[in-house]
Amino acid sequence: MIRKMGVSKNGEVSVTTHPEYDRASEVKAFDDTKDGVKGLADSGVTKIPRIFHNLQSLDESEKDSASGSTQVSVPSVDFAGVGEDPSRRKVVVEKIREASETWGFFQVVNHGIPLSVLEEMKNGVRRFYEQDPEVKRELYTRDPLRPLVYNSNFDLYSSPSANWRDTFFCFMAPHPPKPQDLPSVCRDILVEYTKQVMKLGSELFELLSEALGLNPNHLNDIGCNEGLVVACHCYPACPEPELTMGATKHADDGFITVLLQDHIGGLQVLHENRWVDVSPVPGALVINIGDLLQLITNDKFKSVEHRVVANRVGPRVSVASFFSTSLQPSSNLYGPIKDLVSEDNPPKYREITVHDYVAYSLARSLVGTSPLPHFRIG
Ligand SMILES: O=C(O)CCC(=O)C(=O)O
Ligand SMILES: [Fe+2]
Repeated sequence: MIRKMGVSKNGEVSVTTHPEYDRASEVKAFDDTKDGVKGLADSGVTKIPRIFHNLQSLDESEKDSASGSTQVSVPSVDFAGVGEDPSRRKVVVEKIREASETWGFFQVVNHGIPLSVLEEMKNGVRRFYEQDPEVKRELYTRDPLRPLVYNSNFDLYSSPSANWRDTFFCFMAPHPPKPQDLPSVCRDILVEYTKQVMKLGSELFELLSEALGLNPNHLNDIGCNEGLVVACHCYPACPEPELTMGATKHADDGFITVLLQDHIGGLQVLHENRWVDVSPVPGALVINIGDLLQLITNDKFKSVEHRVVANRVGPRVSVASFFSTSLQPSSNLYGPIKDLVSEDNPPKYREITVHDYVAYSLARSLVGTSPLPHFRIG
């Protein structure tokens, strides 16, 4: 039996029991369909399979959910004029500093990526998932070394509950894939979007460097903008959204993430122990600080937990661009930046390669808490 204990508002203790089931074989059967969550949703299921039930997230939402009832919202920053007007730039740098220290998240408008590119990128993701199941099955894989990896739940076999989401991802930099390795329905836009996100990334790292009081080129010079993994998510409509999650709470392990989301919503960030909606803003991109940037800033900037709730409406699509060389071989060592530490603020972390950090982070995804403390000194 799997037991879950809950305490109701009037203090009564209740225990819900779930009959034992052979989870491993249900997981395997789902994976073997190679049709993902989208396949389940398209088949018209009215109840979600047990492998998606997430009792922990139910507890969490009872405890923390404040979305809707709270006035606070993720800071928004307007990049208009940031390259030309020094006084505008100062204002923007200050906003980014404040947001990176307190929220770990901010939304950017007037970031320079044309709206048409954002729209076409979302359409390209929709076209990918709308392809015939037979076409997609050919691309479905658990081999992380393929140039294009498409599957449902990268951690399907290790996580306690599956998320209501499918993903395809690709390592776009520093070694771009051959065009023929990208899906034909979104090949051109993936290449164009990557080009634009890489340019925006370099600008963000300049602004973040300035926000840290460093030379504007510092973060780019140490290679923060070198690697890019682009993950394209699909969150199909869910018939029982209260029983599962689109994405369970996590923090991103790279330097920063640039997220493009559609109009549906569902992303939430943990702020002062409450879940706050990251509401879709037309034309905006969501930027968040990852673990590695927290590490090299010696905890000045925060890598903050976030999640995506499941929704009756869908499919929702999003594109997460992670600035990280991820599991690609790397020899650069990253530790707290020398200029940011002092006698009063000694380094809190030891040095590590991106590869080793990401490998450790993936290996412990089961635990569900940040891998950062493992690299702390003392
Ligand atoms: O789809 C989203 O809104 C968020 C995705 C995300 O957090 C991630 O890919 O790490
Ligand atoms: Fe994330």
